[in-house]
Order: sequence, then C-alpha cells, then structure tokens
Amino acid sequence: MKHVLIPTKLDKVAKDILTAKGYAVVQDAETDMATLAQQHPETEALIVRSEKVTPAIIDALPNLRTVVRAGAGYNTIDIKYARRKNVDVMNTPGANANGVAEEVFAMALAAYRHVVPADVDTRKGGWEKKKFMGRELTGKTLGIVGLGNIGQLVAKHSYGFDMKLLAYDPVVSESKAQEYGAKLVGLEQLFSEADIITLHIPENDETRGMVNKRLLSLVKKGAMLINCARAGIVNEDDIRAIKAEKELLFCTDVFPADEAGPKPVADIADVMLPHLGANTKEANFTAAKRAAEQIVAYFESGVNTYVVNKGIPDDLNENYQQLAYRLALIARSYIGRGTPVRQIRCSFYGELSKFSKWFYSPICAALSEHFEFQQDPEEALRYLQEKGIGFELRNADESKRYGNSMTIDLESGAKVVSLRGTITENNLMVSRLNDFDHVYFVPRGNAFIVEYCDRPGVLSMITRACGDADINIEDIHAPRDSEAKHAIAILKTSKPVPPEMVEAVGKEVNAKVAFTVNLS
Ligand SMILES: NC(=O)C1=CN([C@@H]2O[C@H](COP(=O)(O)OP(=O)(O)OC[C@H]3O[C@@H](n4cnc5c(N)ncnc54)[C@H](O)[C@@H]3O)[C@@H](O)[C@H]2O)C=CC1
Ligand SMILES: O=C(O)C(=O)COP(=O)(O)O
Repeated sequence: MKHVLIPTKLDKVAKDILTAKGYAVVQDAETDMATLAQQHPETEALIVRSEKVTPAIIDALPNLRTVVRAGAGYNTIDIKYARRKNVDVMNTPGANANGVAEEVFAMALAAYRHVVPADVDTRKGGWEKKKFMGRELTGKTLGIVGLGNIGQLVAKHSYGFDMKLLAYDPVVSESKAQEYGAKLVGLEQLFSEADIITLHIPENDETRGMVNKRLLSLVKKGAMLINCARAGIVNEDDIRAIKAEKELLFCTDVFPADEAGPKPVADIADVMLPHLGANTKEANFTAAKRAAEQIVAYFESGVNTYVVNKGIPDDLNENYQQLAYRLALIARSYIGRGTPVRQIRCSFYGELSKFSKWFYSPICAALSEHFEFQQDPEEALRYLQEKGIGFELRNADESKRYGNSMTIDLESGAKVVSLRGTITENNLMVSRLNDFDHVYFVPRGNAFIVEYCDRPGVLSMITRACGDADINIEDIHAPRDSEAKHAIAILKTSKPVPPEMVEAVGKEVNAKVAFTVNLS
C-alpha cells in the first residue's frame, strides 16, 4: 500500500481517487508540514500547493519518491536537493491557469471601475459619481508578458473586449503568438505601448526584479500593471518612485510570503488579493484531480512526464548535458535574447547519438530559464511544439569522424547560428562557431564575443575598452573566417561587460554581432 501525505487545502477529489486505488492518504491542512513529516515517515508521495518543501522536510521522509505541486510554480520546492535524494518533483501545468486568467480581468475591471472603494463609500452612505469616474477595457492595448498556459488564456478571454494584444515571450514564435491574436514585441515596446501590462512568467534568476525603474519609466501615463505571477518579479520600490508621476495603477495577487499580517505594498497597490489566482473551486478541483492521477500513473505505470527534475542514464557523462546547454546558450545570445527562435537543428555524434534525447531539456533550459535542465525529454519536445519552435534531430554523419561531439544550430527569422563542441581532457570545448573553425574555447565564466570585418587594430580597440573599464581579460581566442573576411573575438572576462559597453564597443568596431553570455 502506498502512503500519500497532503498537508494542504486541496479538493477532496485527490484523496478520493487515491483511496479508491487502495492508497493510504493523510490529508491535514491545519498541522504544519514539519510536524506532519515527523508523524508520517512512511510517506512515499507528497502533494503540496505553495508550502515550502525544504531539505529538512525531504530528509524527514526517508521513503519519499515523489512530490507533486498541485499547481504551476515550483519555486517553493528545493528540486535540486530532491534530485540528490532521488525524489521526482512534478507539477500539474495548466491545471489552475484559467483561475488566474479570469482573475486578471477581475482585477483590471475592479481597478478601472473603482469597485472596491466605490462599494465601501456607497455602504457608508456616499454617492460619489464624479470621484468614481471609470475607464473601459474595450479597445485598450493589453501587453502579456509570458505567453504560456495563463498568458494564452488571458489572450483568449480578452477577445470580447476587442483589445489590441501585444506579447513578450522569448521562446514563443511569431506564428504561435498570432494564433492567439497577439503581436510579438520586445519587452520595452510592450511596456511603452500597453495600457494594461499583465505578468505571467515564473520567478527565477532571469526574471527576478525584471520590472524595474528602466521598464517602468517607459509606461504610458495612466497605465496599469497586474502581477498575478510572483512578487519578486517586480521591484516595488521602483513602482513607488514613479506611481504618482505616471498615475500607474498596480494590482497584485502575490507577496514575498503567503501569510497574514501588514503588507508593505499596500500604499502602492490599487487592488491586492491574498494569492487568490488559483483559488477557485474549479482550479482547485482540476489541480487536485491531476495531482492524484499523476501519482497513480507514476506508481502504477512509471509515467514521469511531468517530472521537472529528471535524472539521466548512468552511462551518460552529465558534462555532455552541460555542453549542450552552453552551446545553446551561446547560440541564443548570438541571436539576441529578445529575438524569438524559430528552428533548432542538432546532431549528436559518436556515443552521444544514443543519448540524443537527454540533450533536449538542457537545450530548452538555454532558451528559457524557466525550463528546468532536468525535465523529461518528452516535456522538452512538447514545450518546443507548444511554443511553435521547430526541432530537427539530424542523422549524424559518422564518416566525419567527429568523435563524441555535438552540433547545435538555432535559427531566428534573420539569423542562423551554428556551434559545435566536444569534451577533451574533461574540459568542455566549443570547437566551431558558424564558419569559424578551431575556436577551441572553454565555455565557462563571463564571455564577451564580438564578430567584425577583419582588419588591423580591431582586437586592440576591444581589449583597450576592457582595460579602460577595469575588466581583466582572462583568455582570448580570435579565429578568422578567411572566406567571409570576418573575425570573431571571444574573450573571457574577469567580470561581466555591462550592456552600455557592449553597445559602445559594437559601434566603435562596426561589429556584425556583439554580445555577452554568462557561462558560469
Ligand atoms: N497567482 C496565482 O495563484 C498563480 C500564479 N502562477 C504564476 O504564474 C506563472 C506562469 O504560469 P503558467 O502560465 O501556468 O506557466 P507556463 O509555464 O505555462 O508559462 C510561462 C511562460 O513564461 C515564459 N517566460 C519564461 N521566462 C520568461 C521571460 N524572462 N520573459 C518572458 N516570458 C518568459 C515561458 O516561455 C512560458 O511561455 C507561474 O510560474 C507562477 O509563478 C501560476 C498559477 C497560479
Ligand atoms: O500554481 C501556482 O503557481 C500558484 O501560484 C497557485 O498557488 P496556490 O496553489 O494557490 O498556493
């Protein structure tokens, strides 16, 4: 008999499904999780919502095989530690998305029509038609940041309001965005042109603090920002600084912690709710049902499709996954992080060909920080399909005698970039970038890469700029493509080269491409 612990408020359908299958289920949303873990060391599966699953909780449950997050965001679960302990972590993507998508409109309408203050005032006997003059959603421009499960439903639900839709999502193709009636634009354009900006991205190292002073300075007067994603994505002090001048409306559903008590954001929030996005009967039912069904499929049929921290075969050296990730990351940066990728093509040579699918997730992780390196390969393919990105696994031509190596090509509308790499003496090595052969660059640390029309003096301009900025060059490779008469300088720098300097150097040397990439 399998033992399942549900230390959270979750629709009873989960317990019903599991009990009917003969599982022993403990559901208790009142006792804290640490105590429950001590009381139930026999637990093999855990279903949580936003509760934190820490190393201490995992250690307290020696029989634990899987944790299911009945919901989308799993930033509250230590997935790396779980992997070390052989615990598979799953989420239930999309299960609660509609609850959040509808909440966006509840918030936008409430803010535009002053629903909360007008109700309070009218109850007190007031009759303030002038003070509560509202605005209408119809015809406004809606900017959706993150066109995933929630973002797509927000787009769909907006149709009745005849809104113009802009979307920013670096891994969604233009055609996929068009399917939802949205025009794919850069983040800056979205912030400058939208009347209502709504965030539907995960919080991670890339997105933390993303909505900052610079982006907020671009918004139109009277614009609205809605955050039903995660608190850490928005810099609330930066909102405070511009709120009055921009007459910015701010609606939030998310806080640094899910707990009662004073809310420091209260002075700048026009609408604030206690993390209610997924808090509908329907979303709770769907997420609970999905969580229970996934546990049954996991134990009975070995289905691990939704695992977000997947392990790899014993005989695959995990450094090759790192290599795939780093080659794709360099390619992604070459194309430009804001430019959508349309097509991926890759070849895995030698022994690597039998492990091809284990490189799909690292490649997706390079396209989006949101995609976990350890996810199931099937999940990677589904992810690419959902984003409208073509994927081709080429037959490796072994007559080339490349040994254990791989080639990864990314294509956007305007640019194609191709990298090949291998591992020699245990060092990851980039051996080719486009037609630059013999690159032999170790993809670690901070890289500053400039491609330019080859002529004397360019390399010294680049190195001088680094010196002037007190940036030490730890390694440099500058191969030449003699046919194109181009050269590429690949510098490993002691610290990241700031974006202004990348732009200035690019201009000074009339670069074809200039970019940085963090390979640490
Ligand atoms: N308020 C609430 O109760 C809820 C909040 N959420 C939050 O909403 C987030 C999104 O949920 P879903 O749409 O279900 O996830 P999803 O995984 O379906 O979609 C996320 C989208 O964000 C995109 N993305 C990732 N990094 C990005 C970046 N730097 N810039 C722009 N786009 C980026 C991804 O490509 C993906 O298309 C979750 O991660 C969670 O934090 C989710 C459910 C309920
Ligand atoms: O699914 C998510 O990411 C959510 O934020 C929902 O959180 P909850 O299940 O309501 O605690």
